[in-house]
Amino acid sequence: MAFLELKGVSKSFGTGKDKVEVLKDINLSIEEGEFLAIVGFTGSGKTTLINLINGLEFPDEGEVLLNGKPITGPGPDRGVVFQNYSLLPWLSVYQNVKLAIDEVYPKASKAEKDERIRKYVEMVHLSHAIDKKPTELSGGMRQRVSVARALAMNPQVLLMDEPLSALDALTRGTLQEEIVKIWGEDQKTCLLITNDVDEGIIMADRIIPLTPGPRATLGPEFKVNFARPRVIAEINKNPEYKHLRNEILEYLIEVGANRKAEGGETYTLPDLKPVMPTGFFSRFMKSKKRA
Ligand SMILES: Nc1ncnc2c1ncn2[C@@H]1O[C@H](COP(=O)(O)OP(=O)(O)OP(=O)(O)O)[C@@H](O)[C@H]1O
Repeated sequence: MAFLELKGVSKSFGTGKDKVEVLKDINLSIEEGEFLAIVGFTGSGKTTLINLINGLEFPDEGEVLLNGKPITGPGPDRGVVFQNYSLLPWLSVYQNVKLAIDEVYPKASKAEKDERIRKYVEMVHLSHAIDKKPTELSGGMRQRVSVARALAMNPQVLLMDEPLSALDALTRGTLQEEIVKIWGEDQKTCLLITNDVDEGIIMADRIIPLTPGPRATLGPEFKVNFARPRVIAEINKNPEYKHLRNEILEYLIEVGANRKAEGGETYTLPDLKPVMPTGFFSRFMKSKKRA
């Protein structure tokens, strides 16, 4: 039995002519301790997918199961890190993390809570800023607080909805490394939603693309077998890395082009800074013409 499972999940919003079929027949199995990345097109339904797992939305068809049991609402077994930090601005780092701990461990003593708060703030390297308010922190620091807060709740699954996309490249790279390190130490199951293929390759065990919406569904899985820790500067030189990126890119271009042909819409591709073997594009375009 898979740890987290989506079986035949479809989700629409609205009714009649305003109905939008966002997700269609999503089937997904995540093993305990696995790090999975879902790479999706803009507006394809990535957040809807996270909300279904978090229990903020419910499927019209199919089921979402955690440990074999249907998800009936949000719970402390799932910690979420959003793109926009979602910290309370009038509370300090300490108090923001404490809020989550009070919720999950209401009966813990003051000393136990204090120890837990400091442990997770330390884990994300923010001990020096523990009494600061979110407005006094950089974007990267705020996102670290969000990660600390989610982890302090000791969830079984860490759900991350484009957690790093608002950050500059350098901060993003550092936080990618830190999250993967914490994942290794804390043995969490992680689901990362991202629009950045490289981020998926650096962080995840498996990457699954979400096709463009409406009726977005999951594409084939791409296994990421590179040894950890994955250092971008080193892995960038690895031909297998380039091959994997190109395979994912090719798939995404193809589903984007097919969808455009069906509906006439143009889709913004997930964030790709491809390193192409010489002649890749011309070969790709020739193969498209032949098809
Ligand atoms: N509560 C809702 N009511 C109506 N429509 C909704 C609702 N939530 C999402 N949608 C629609 O579902 C589609 C997918 O939205 P969603 O936010 O899941 O996509 P996304 O991939 O996370 O987007 P982005 O790339 O912009 O972050 C959009 O067309 C959106 O307008």
